[in-house]
Amino acid sequence: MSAPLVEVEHLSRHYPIGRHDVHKAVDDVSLTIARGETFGLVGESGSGKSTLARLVLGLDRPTAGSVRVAGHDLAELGGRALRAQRRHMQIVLQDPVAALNRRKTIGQIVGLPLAVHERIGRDARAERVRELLALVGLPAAFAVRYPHELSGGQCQRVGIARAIALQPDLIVLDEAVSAVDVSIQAQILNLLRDLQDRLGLTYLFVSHNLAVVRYMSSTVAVMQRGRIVETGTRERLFARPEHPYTRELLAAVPEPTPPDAPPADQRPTAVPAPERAPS
Ligand SMILES: Nc1ncnc2c1ncn2[C@@H]1O[C@H](COP(=O)(O)OP(=O)(O)OP(=O)(O)O)[C@@H](O)[C@H]1O
Repeated sequence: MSAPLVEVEHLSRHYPIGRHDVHKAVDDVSLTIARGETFGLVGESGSGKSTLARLVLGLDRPTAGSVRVAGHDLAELGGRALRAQRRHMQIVLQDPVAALNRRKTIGQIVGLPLAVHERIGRDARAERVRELLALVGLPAAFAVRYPHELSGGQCQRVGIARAIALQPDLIVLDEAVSAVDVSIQAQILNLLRDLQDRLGLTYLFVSHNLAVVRYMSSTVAVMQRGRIVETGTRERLFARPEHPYTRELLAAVPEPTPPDAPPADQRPTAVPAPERAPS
């Protein structure tokens, strides 16, 4: 078995409160994420999911513990090496419209990581942008449009195209479909799974929504007040939750699976090419 892509050991991020107290946003968390898997991180609002995700991406420094990505301890990487490592780790955020610069065209937004990190000419970049838009199911003509001309779901596709532009190893999806219209959430989730199969991506899938975590993840960790209280395979965790908090979360969800989600063993291998621009 190959080495895990992400290894988190005894990771903590404590914030001082006044002079004598601390808020333990992340507290002694350990986990490993295998290459090519989707690791789901679930928990109620404020449980520390986003803080943990930022630590994994090296966007925040831990108070204690370590994060290794592809064998590199992020704390030991200097400025340039950390920036080089970061291109292999991308994030897709919750609000797809706010995440895009409204003054830039879609082509400029998707092409920006290429312009910054890769020395390729303008024509080659435009071609690559067209390929990336096609990969996320958007027509090439969208390259000259602006974010406000697109729907929320289309903007999220643009965010995903930008995230895959540099062929990253790891993508953190932080509530990536939570702000998208419920009717098109499944389309975006299926697109993400299709891209994972095609590009060999590893996902850290952060959500408060148990149904989408169940649909997406091979391994699931449950977070409560900064700690991971239970980790397991998706099948085990949903069939036989061990921790009282996991049981409480499951009991609070009347319908754990989206109605149009196929069973785990019938994962769609590809998202059908849309005949018109998808929403
Ligand atoms: N910079 C900060 N200073 C102080 N406290 C913080 C800071 N960032 C986060 N916190 C606190 O840490 C806790 C965890 O926040 P975090 O955003 O990681 O939770 P979350 O599970 O992602 O929640 P949500 O789903 O609402 O975003 C919260 O109580 C939050 O108020």
